[in-house]
This record gives sequence, structure tokens and C-alpha cells, in this order.
Amino acid sequence: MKEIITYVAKYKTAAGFALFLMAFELVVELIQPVIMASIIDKGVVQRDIGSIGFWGAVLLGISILAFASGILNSFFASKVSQGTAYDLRRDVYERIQRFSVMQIQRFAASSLITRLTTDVTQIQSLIFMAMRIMLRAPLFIIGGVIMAFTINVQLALILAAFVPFLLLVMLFLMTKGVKLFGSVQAKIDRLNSIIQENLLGIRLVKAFLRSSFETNRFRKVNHSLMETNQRALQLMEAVMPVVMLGMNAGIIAILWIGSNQLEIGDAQPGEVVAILNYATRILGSFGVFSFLLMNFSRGKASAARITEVLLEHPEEQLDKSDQREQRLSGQITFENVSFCYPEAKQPALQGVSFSADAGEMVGVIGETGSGKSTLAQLIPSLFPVTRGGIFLDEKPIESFESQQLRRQIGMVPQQAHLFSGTIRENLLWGNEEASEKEVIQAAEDASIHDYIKSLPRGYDTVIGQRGINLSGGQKQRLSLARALIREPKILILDDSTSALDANTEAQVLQALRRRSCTVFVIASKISSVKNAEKILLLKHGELEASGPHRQLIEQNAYYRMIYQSQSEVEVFEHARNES
Ligand SMILES: Nc1ncnc2c1ncn2[C@@H]1O[C@H](COP(=O)(O)OP(=O)(O)OP(=O)(O)O)[C@@H](O)[C@H]1O
Repeated sequence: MKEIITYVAKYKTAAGFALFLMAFELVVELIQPVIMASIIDKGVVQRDIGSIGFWGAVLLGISILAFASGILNSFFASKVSQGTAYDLRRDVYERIQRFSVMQIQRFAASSLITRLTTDVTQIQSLIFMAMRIMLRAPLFIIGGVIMAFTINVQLALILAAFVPFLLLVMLFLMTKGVKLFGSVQAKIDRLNSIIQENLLGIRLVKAFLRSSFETNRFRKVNHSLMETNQRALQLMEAVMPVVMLGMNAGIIAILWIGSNQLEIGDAQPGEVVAILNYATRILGSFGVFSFLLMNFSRGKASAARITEVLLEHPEEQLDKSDQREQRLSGQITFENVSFCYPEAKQPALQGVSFSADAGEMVGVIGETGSGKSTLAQLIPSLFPVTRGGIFLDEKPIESFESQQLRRQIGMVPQQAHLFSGTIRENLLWGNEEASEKEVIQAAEDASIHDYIKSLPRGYDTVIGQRGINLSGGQKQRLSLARALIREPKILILDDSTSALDANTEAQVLQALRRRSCTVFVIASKISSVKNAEKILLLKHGELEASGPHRQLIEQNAYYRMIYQSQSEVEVFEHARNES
């Protein structure tokens, strides 16, 4: 909560105005019963019409002023709450951009989405209420008791006896509520992650006829969310009946003692009416207070979740373009590299050593789960190595700023991910300063230029949700062109030619050879990497063998076996296509 308060402090002028106006409304509320008492005692009881008119006008005047300040208060309260929510969203988002892949994995993407949306909205409404009514309710309860003492000490003592007891009940329930609302938010995280998974894999869900299964999975989490929410709300709702009971008992006591005082002439009727007025208004304030506490409990849980992100030290820097770059040649060495994912039991890579010269093409093959993608992700330092070292131009990878490094490394991931917008925008995402000539050259090298030209709007064709849909191979090639626009010194193709036919794949790889960059081609088929200068064969995270195709065929039985089995499949498929 402390961090959130520092955000609110930025709007201290608006917050000051809002609190001042709220205090004015509070004062009006507090003196209204006193004026009512004057109308009754000086006007009604003594039949003084002038006095009724005067005090009536005063009451009306301050009520109108209170109404106007209420409107102004809302204006300032929303300025503070909206501004704070905007700043929080901006800062949390910026911080997430600087998180390492490991940090994002630890928080979970769905949880970060909930924190950025639901949690920030919760804080926003809490701040609005705090500026608008939150302080008014407890202050009225305290102020009401104090004012009652100025009118009639004996009757005020009854109020003073009930109020602290009820306040304690509320605070007790509130501490329980904070915990429950914390778990409500965690369940919203889970719900979001299920929705996200489902919508991202909707084609798979439909193809596998898993809609009912998915609906069931969702229903379970949704039900559990409802139950926790209900438990939290029931706890909060239990507050009101307890408070009503307590306060109504107090009102009866005031009526009883008040009527006795009236009988013996110890009190004026207006005094008793005023104290009753305070008692009913305090009861109303308790109602508002319990509602506020519910929001406070929620807001506090959300504040803790947002603060957790704000206090997490980002492991990376935001992209800066004005840095002096250490240019890479493309030479890279792995020295006894081991890597273990956080919380994984087995290392994904173990003792891997190899070296690639600048401009070489390096094939990486191995069965599924052998560590190929992991190896690829270590090169742009998406994860730090657990043991051993990676060297670029003989300098340890840690000596490079991660941005400098990544600016010179192109990565084409397994799953081609494009953004909504035009083809040109998607390509320039790789390098905003690229010229039209460079854009076209990259598209030509990725064998996608002719296709783009065949579209009616060419490079200005909109893709994504509001535009055309692309095939897997077209996406892969656009994704490759986007990486080439960066003019990388090291290019990593993580199984990203898998959707291309053999001819196009060969054409693309040939074009890459003309560029002066070291290319890592991760593939499942040996035929994709046969012409590479060096092939790394991974097995269970270890480097089984490395060398050119011919050497591996001659010297490694495991490689030979994979090659033969893949050749047989190819011959079989070829024969089937012929027939
Ligand atoms: N983010 C992750 N967190 C934890 N473990 C992971 C993560 N990514 C991969 N692994 C594990 O690391 C090992 C190597 O995975 P990797 O993705 O590198 O294999 P791969 O050879 O690229 O497989 P494929 O050919 O199927 O893509 C696997 O056992 C996998 O379960």
C-alpha cells in the first residue's frame, strides 16, 4: 500500500481539494442535526415562525453548498483515481518489458494481465471512494459521537458505548476479508490463464473436439472462483446485521433514557431528536463503512499484487538506441555449457562445447526435447547459463549489454508470431529505420516478396484480426524477413523452415548464405542442414557429435541411424506421391 500511496501523492493538489470538499460535506452533515434541534426547540416548541424560517434557510443554504461540493469532489476524486491508475498501468507495463524471460515465467503471463487490468481497476475504484466517501464514513462516526456530547452528555454516552465495540467487529472482519480477496484475485489469474490457453489454441480445441472438456475445465475454475468470492462477500455481508443489531439496541436505549429525561425536564425535545438523528446517521455510516471495507480489502489485496511487480527488480534494460555498439563478427563459442530451467529437475543442456566461425551455417538437430530450442535461446542471452560460458569474438557473453547483443542477433522462433497491422509494419518491427530497398531485399531473401507483390495492396496489406490470414509457411517467411531486416550478425532459425517445401527451404537457405552472418538452423530433418559447415547433434541435452554431414555419416552411428530412417520415409513418400 505504501508504494501506491506514493503514486497518489503525485496528485496531491487534486487530492487536497477532494479531501477539503469532503471535509466540508462532513461538517455540513455533522451540523445538520444541531440546526434541526434549533428548529424544533426554538421554532416549533416556542412557536417562533421567524426562527423556523431563519434556521430553515441556513439548513437549505448549507445543504446546497454541500451538494455543489459533492459534485466538485467527484471531479477531483476521479482526476486522482484515473491519474493514479494510468501511472500504475504505465509503470507496471514498462517494468514487465524489462523483466527477463525467467521473471515473466515466474509471474505467469496470465497473472501479469490480471494485475495490469483487474487489480489496477480495483485500486482505481478504491482511490475514488477514498477521496469521495471513505474518510467521511469513519469521520462521521467519530464526529457524530463528539457532536452528540456537545448536545446531551448522558445520551451521547450511550452512543460512545456502542460505537467502539462495532468498530472492532468491523476491523476483525476486514483483516479476514483481505486474505480471502487475495485468493479471489489468484483465482481470477487461473481463470484468465484458462481463457488465454483456450482462445490461443481454439483451432486445436475444435479439431480435437475438446470443447466440452475445455468448458468443464473452465466451469471448475469458475465455480471455485464463485465459491471464494461468495465466502469473502458473506463475511463482509455479516457485518451489516451485526452493526444494525448493535445500533438499533443503542437507538432503543436513547429513546428510553431520552423520554425519561423529557418527562423530568432534563432535556429538550430537539436534543433527543438530534441525538437520534446522529444515531441513525452513524448507523448509515456503518453501512457505507462496511461496503468500503469490502472494497478496501479487495483493493489492499490488489495493491499487494501490484506492489510485488513494482518491487521486482527488472533484470534487463529498456531498449535504448543511442548506445555505442560493440559490433559482432558472428564468431561464437560454447564452452562446457549447462543450463537448467528454474524449478526443473533435469538440466536441459549439459556440458555442450562447440565453436562456429563468422559467416558459417550451423545445423542443430536432435530428437524432440533434446535441447535444441534451449541452446538457441542462450545465444541472445534470454536465459543465463547455469554452468560453463558462451563467448562472442572471444569475449564472455555477460560482457555485452543484452540490448547490444540482441540488436545483432536475429531470432525466428518456432511459432511465427505476427502483429496486427500491415505487412510493412510487421517487417519494420524488426528495424524501424530500414529503407524500402532493405525491406524488399529481406522479403526476397525470405522468398516472400513475390507473394506480397501478388496481393492487391502489396506491402500495405493488413494482416491479423482485421486483415488477411496467412498460411503457416507464409508466416514463417515473413517472420524470417523481419529478422533479416535487422541485418543480424547471428541468425537463429528455430525450426522455422519446417512449413516450407524442400525447394523453397533450399532457396531461402541459399539466400542466407549471401548475407554475412552466422546462421543456426534448428531442424528436425537432416536434409535441411545437410549443406551446413557444421552440424550439432544433440541427445538428451548433451552434444552427441558435431561436424559436417559427411563426417557424421562416417563416424556416428546414431546420426547414421537418424539419416537412414529419414531417408526411408522420404523415399516412401516420394514413391507414394509418384503412384
Ligand atoms: N520454459 C521451460 N521451462 C522448463 N522446462 C523447459 C522449458 N522449455 C523447455 N523445457 C524442457 O527442456 C528440455 C529441452 O527442451 P527444448 O525445447 O530445448 O527441446 P527441443 O529439442 O527444442 O524440442 P523440440 O524439437 O520438440 O522443439 C525439455 O525436456 C523441456 O521439457
